[in-house]
Amino acid sequence: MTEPIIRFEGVGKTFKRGKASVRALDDITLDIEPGEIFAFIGFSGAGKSTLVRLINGLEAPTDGTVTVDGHTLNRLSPKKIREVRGDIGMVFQQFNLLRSRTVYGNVAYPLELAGWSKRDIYERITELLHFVGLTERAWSYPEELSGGQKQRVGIARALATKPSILLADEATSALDPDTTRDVLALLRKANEELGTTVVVITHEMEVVRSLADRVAVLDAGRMVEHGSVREIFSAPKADATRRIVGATLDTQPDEQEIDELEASYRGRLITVTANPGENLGAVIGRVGERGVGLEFVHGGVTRIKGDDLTTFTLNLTGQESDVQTVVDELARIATVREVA
Ligand SMILES: Nc1ncnc2c1ncn2[C@@H]1O[C@H](COP(=O)(O)OP(=O)(O)OP(=O)(O)O)[C@@H](O)[C@H]1O
Repeated sequence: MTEPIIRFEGVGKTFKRGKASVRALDDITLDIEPGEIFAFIGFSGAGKSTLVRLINGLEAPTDGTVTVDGHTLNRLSPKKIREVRGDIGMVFQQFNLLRSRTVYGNVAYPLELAGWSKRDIYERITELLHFVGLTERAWSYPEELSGGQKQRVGIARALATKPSILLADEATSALDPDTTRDVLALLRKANEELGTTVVVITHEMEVVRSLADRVAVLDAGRMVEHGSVREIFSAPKADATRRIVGATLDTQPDEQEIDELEASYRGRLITVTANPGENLGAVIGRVGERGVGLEFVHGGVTRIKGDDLTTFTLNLTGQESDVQTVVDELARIATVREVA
């Protein structure tokens, strides 16, 4: 077993404002493994920014411990915390580029701070600009770049000192959907080609769907659910997750659609999500032989990191025992949930 690269153990954070206090995070326990792409998702105020500040040591937890790269941050001196922070590249929503510096100058900045020689900086920047596809724009200023190009510069700067962790805080929230796709592809490339662990903080399920391996859902400071992106998409349990997933995917009926389905259909309503690699069609094709009627009443197919996720809501009619036989057959190759 490899050691987790980031570990939260019983982490809580309370902010005090005069006599009032806000519990921004509560009882977070979680391991993030080296080389994975991990997403934190939640609505506004869920505690996402606080979590970022705990990972990069800008805030200390009120309870529990945060360990990064084997170093427990609450026990370190400010100097040592700065060293650990050097192993974390940060990517921001508003890019945070220096307006007075060119693309080259922006990417050079962290290397200058780290004391690299001019020659080494030149070689590293040549590599980085090639990696992010901005070789031609080395001498442009931020104001001459599109939002997507600015974020590419942000990513090149974040990767400059070869950190093992890339922490992307709402990195695509200011970008349009096409540009978002490009930036997500670049984060994936950093993960695949450089082995960088990527931690993304987002309120957009679309980012989670196309980028992450695992996801944790934050709601009012608590981690209400976590697991593989596929698990969370196919069977969201917590209310907050259902709302977030429902806003992105139309393959699962939301509350209003469930009411409409129940009013319109008299059979047994189930939602089935095929297990990876299984073909629902084979079972569904035999349903008629069992004397059971079947209608597709909701659902569709979406893709998660290149894999199909197939979810359909079915209205099954016929003898109760025959319907049960069909449900049992489906349950062998799919997650089956009653619609109720
Ligand atoms: N420095 C602070 N002082 C007092 N309260 C704070 C502080 N920082 C955050 N909070 C509170 O902690 C809670 C979580 O805030 P946080 O910014 O972490 O949420 P978020 O999920 O990042 O939200 P958003 O997406 O809107 O940025 C909120 O209730 C917020 O008001």
